[in-house]
Parts: sequence; C-alpha cells; structure tokens
Amino acid sequence: MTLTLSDPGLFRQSAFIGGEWRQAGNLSMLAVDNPADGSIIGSVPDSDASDTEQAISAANAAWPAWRALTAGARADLLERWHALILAHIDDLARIMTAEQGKPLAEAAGEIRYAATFVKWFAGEGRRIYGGMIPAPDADRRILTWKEPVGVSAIITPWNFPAAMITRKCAPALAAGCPVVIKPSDLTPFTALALAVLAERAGIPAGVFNVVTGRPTGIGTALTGSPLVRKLSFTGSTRIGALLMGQCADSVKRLSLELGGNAPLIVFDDADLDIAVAATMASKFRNAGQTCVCANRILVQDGVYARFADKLAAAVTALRVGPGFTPGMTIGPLINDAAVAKVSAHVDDALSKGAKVFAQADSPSTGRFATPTILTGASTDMRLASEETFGPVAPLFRFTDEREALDIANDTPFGLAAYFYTENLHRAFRVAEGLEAGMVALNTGSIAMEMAPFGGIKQSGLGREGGPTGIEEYLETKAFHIGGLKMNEAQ
Ligand SMILES: NC(=O)C1=CN([C@@H]2O[C@H](COP(=O)(O)OP(=O)(O)OC[C@H]3O[C@@H](n4cnc5c(N)ncnc54)[C@H](O)[C@@H]3O)[C@@H](O)[C@H]2O)C=CC1
Ligand SMILES: O=C(O)[C@H](O)CS(=O)(=O)O
Repeated sequence: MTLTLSDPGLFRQSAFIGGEWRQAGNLSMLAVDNPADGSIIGSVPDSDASDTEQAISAANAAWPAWRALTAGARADLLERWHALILAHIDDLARIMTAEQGKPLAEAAGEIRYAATFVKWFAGEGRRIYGGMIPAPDADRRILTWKEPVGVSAIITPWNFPAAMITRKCAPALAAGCPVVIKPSDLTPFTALALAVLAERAGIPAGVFNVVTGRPTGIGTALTGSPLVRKLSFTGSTRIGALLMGQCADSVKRLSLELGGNAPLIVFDDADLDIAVAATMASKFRNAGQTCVCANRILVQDGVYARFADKLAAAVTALRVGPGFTPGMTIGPLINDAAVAKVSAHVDDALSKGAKVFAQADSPSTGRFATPTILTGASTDMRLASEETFGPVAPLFRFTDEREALDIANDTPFGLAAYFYTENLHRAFRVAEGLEAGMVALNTGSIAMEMAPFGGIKQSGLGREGGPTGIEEYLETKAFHIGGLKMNEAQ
C-alpha cells in the first residue's frame, strides 16, 4: 500500500541510533504489512545485537549531559515533543492504522491518549522532591534525593504502538534517563515517527534511540548489557517472564505490564444500560486486543436474559472492516495467528456447550474476527483461562456474590476487573474482594495518564502513569553528614 502523509518525513524505514538514521550493520531488512489486506507498507532494519549494543553505548554516552540538564529544561523539551505529537496527529494516526489496523478515529484517539503521558510527566519531572530525615545524633544530618536509574530499555507491544512508548519514555526522559526502544516488529513505524518528532523537539542525540527488527537478538543484547539499568516491558506474561530471567544476572530494575484475564461482573442490582455501555467500551476497544479487555463476562441469574438482549443490540451494530474505511468501529486483528486463536477459543467453547447468541456482520476474508456473544460459557472452556485478545464476549451465569468473586479470582492473572451494581455496600465488598491491580465500578475505562496502571500476580510488576509512575525510573539516595559542629559559634 502507499501511505499518503502531509509530512512524509514522518515515515522512516531506518533505525534511530545516536541521533543518526541508519540501516542495520548487516543491511538486512524486515517487511511490515497492513493487517487489513496483507499488503506491504515498507521495511525496517532487521537490527541485531551489534546494532543494539551501539544504541546502548550511544544512550550511555548521552546520559551525563541529559541528567545534568535541569528538570525544567528536560520538561520543556517534553512539552515541545507533546506539542509536535498533537500537531501531527492525522499523519501519526494514518501510520498507526496502516501498520496496526485499528480504525482511523481510534488511532487518532490513541495518539491523543499517548500525548497525555508526555504532558503529565513533563509536569511530574518538575516535582521530583527529596527530603530531610530527623537524625539520631545532634551532629548528623540525613538528606535524601532522587536520581535517574540510568539507561532504560523499553520493549513495547503492537496493540498500542504509540501509547505504550510514551507511557514508558515520558517518565524515563523526565527523570533523566536515556532510552533504547524496541517496538514490536509488527508496528515499528509509529515508534519511528515519534522519534522524528523527538529529534525535532530538540531531545539530544543518543537520548532517544529506536532499534527495529526481530526481537530475540535485540532483547538478548538489552537484557545482557550491564550498561542497561532498567527494563520496562509490556506484552505477554510468557515473554515478560523470559525477559525477567534474562535480567537477573545484572539485577536490572523492572517494570512489567503483562497479560490479563479480566472479569466483568453484572449484578442483579446493576443499571443495565451502564453495564452494556461499559462492556462495549472494555470488550471491543481495539477489536478486543488489549490486556485490560473484559475476557470473562459474569451475569447474575436475575438479569442474564435482559443483559444478553441489550448487549446483542450493541454488538450487532458494530461495523467491521479496514481501518481506513469511514465508519468502521472494529478493524482487523494483527495477524493470522491472532485470528486463529480467536477461532480456536470460539470452537472450543461451542464444543463444550456454549451457543452463539448474536454476531455482527464481518468480512468473510482477511484477518477479521466476527464480534460474537456466546451464552452458556463455563469455566472449563479455554476462553475462561486464556486471553482471547479478540472481539468475543462469553457470558457466564452466577447465582450470588461469593460465587462471582470465586469465579473472577480463579486465575493466575490480576490486571483489571470490572463490576456493575447500584448498591454502595456491595461496591466496597466487591472492590476489596477482587484480586486485580485496577478495579472499575460502573465504568469500562481505566486507562488514563493520572491513574496508576498495573497488575498483581502474573500480570506484572510496578505501576505506569499516575503519581508513582516516575518512581519506576528513579533511585533514592540517602546522604549522611556526620560530625557537624553545631555548638561552636564561628
Ligand atoms: N499485556 C499487554 O498489554 C499485552 C499482552 N499481549 C499478550 O501477548 C500475546 C502475544 O502478543 P505479542 O505482541 O506477540 O506479545 P509478545 O509478548 O510476544 O511481544 C511483546 C513485545 O515483546 C517483544 N518480544 C517478543 N519476544 C521477545 C524476546 N525473546 N526478547 C525481547 N523481546 C521480545 C515483541 O517483539 C514485542 O515488542 C497476545 O496474544 C496477548 O495475549 C500482547 C500485547 C500486549
Ligand atoms: O497493552 C495494553 O493493552 C494497554 O496497556 C491497554 S491500555 O493501557 O491502553 O488500556
């Protein structure tokens, strides 16, 4: 496909290392396709460990000057980056839709969402405070302050090609850390366009690096280098655990945003219109390809039929097609393997007694999954224990609150959970009873820059965004001053 941009300079088919746009040392390239039709958008360097080590060295060399800038100077550069991102939102959205597939309006929404992290952390970077701790002796003072952790490796997934980069890079840069970014090999062009704008904003050479290509060699170099002091990763739990192990020898700081299996619970005393709207927002955002999508929908007996009917009216109105086609609300899945996984989940559920209750129309060819409501879902089905990562809404039935919590918590994951009730007492019982890092009552959206984002159990480590997000890139130093002559007037 030919990508038409107002600013063609945003579309780069090179890696960005040490302030230079360059090819891989071995000159190999990796093609990137459009999920809607499989056409090739372009190619990027298939970088290897040597290229990655050059990026790490460039970042390490740039670190002293970057950390020596005042917090305000770094924040000013982030503000300029923020302004440039918003000024190029249309082109950035077109690049994202071309490589990730989401409808153009949704891609533009992600760019706006991604920009909020840059704005938020430009502000947070100006308020990295220290303190003084009351000392045990009259001649001692104890001061503390925060320092940047150092060169930070950023590995991001294909489902949010812009927001996952800014949610990690903005706090890192604000804290004084240079970054080496490895975007998904499926969606590198959005990351490269953000690098173009970072360069235009004046972020110095070596501070912001993007290494493209297949992941294994790059990942081994990033996790093995002693110069890399921090790894921030978003993706599957399987890969997150692998990278965590690879970081063990050099004891790196870790931020891991991993897989989920979010329950969504509709109680008899819910406002069903709110519950249906929130289910649509959580389940079908990004065609169901988010780690916080409702994966299991638990509906209490008394409202099961009415909720299913109301949800069916909304699901059948979804419009499935290529992201560049006006009016589409559900785009293609990222690749053939994703389509196969969704189909396997549906087939497995049907073989174990589930029924198709409602479906939207969808193209019969291409990487499109059909938005589907299944009734009669049960906990022995694959979709009850695995992330479907597609537009399938399985409805499970439950009788009482205890049973709902037991089903909801019966998973090694604990990222997000949603529930709907108008009862205040139940609201606090359930919010405290759900095993998740993020819990939502009577809403379906939880991803925003001011709120901590992260999970418990096998859904990850740390929190991104919010009042603590910048701490992921800071170390606390304690400074002890002893022997002070406080009783001798000079
Ligand atoms: N928690 C979340 O936000 C996300 C969860 N997922 C889950 O992961 C599943 C697979 O999706 P993927 O994008 O393939 O996730 P993934 O975990 O395989 O890939 C995520 C990132 O890690 C990189 N990566 C993969 N193997 C690596 C290695 N050995 N060393 C270094 N980097 C490596 C990939 O290139 C990508 O940049 C999805 O079906 C979904 O269940 C996927 C994306 C986001
Ligand atoms: O990887 C993901 O799915 C994102 O973290 C989801 S969100 O933060 O954009 O909601």
